[in-house]
Amino acid sequence: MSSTAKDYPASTSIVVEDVSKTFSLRFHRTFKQVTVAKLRGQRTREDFNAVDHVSFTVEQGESIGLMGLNGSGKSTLLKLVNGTMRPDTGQVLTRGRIAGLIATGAGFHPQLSGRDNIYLNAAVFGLTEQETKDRFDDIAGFADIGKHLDSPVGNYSSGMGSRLGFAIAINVDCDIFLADEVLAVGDRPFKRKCMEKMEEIRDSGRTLFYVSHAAASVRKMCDRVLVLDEGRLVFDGDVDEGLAFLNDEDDADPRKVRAGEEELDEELGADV
Ligand SMILES: Nc1ncnc2c1ncn2[C@@H]1O[C@H](COP(=O)(O)OP(=O)(O)OP(=O)(O)O)[C@@H](O)[C@H]1O
Repeated sequence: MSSTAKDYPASTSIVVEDVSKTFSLRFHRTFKQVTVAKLRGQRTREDFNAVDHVSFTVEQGESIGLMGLNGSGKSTLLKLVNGTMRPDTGQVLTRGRIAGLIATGAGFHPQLSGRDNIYLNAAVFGLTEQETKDRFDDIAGFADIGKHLDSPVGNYSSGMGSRLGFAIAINVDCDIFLADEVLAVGDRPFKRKCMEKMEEIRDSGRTLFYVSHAAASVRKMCDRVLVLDEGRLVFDGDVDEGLAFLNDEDDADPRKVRAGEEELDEELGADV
């Protein structure tokens, strides 16, 4: 029998219980290709576990760095936590309101201006029109996209979309803040601003879930690291041990470098 929130103390923020999510890898694009492949007895798709029997519990106020190679399942896990995706097996329990930036531009209406999207997006997060009005200057100020605020969001660069999305997310009252590679786009001053804001969020006692490939920012921001490898949770614990685990796992794999200190300059500048 699956548990309910009542089975956990009030200090528990997120419970992920034996969660799996399966996707299909399709080998052919057109109906004709699929038909021909089937007639030849070839496989047309392959299922794989993007998240594979993952379990962990997060206490309110913990700041978690979620790490792993490209495609290891981090974004999928975050989507399962914020409820935009449902697990195929297992369950996810969360306490309180969740905000954050998962996919750049997600939830934006491309034909509406940045200004209108602020109201729309904030409403989705549960803010009243008056609350959004009160916070509008903070949101626009943080996004700092100048006159583009009145252009359709569909014409924004990915950096601009991310600035606006992050600016809205940090102005929503939440108990759990999810940030998926917010630092991957955006220029250096904006990244620094985001880091400072996330530190503020962490220090205010909210639960922070931060996806990053950058060891330095995870070390600065987090008190616990989870590492995913092909959908499986292969490490859950201390930050330094988690970073060492990532580097030791396979030094020969060039992609591992992304999880190391080499990312530091690239992502945040040498002095962070
Ligand atoms: N909607 C989907 N349909 C099919 N496959 C998907 C879908 N979403 C993700 N995947 C696949 O699931 C796997 C995990 O993807 P995910 O985006 O969670 O990885 P990630 O660890 O966040 O990667 P990255 O570091 O590159 O952002 C990948 O192989 C990806 O191609």
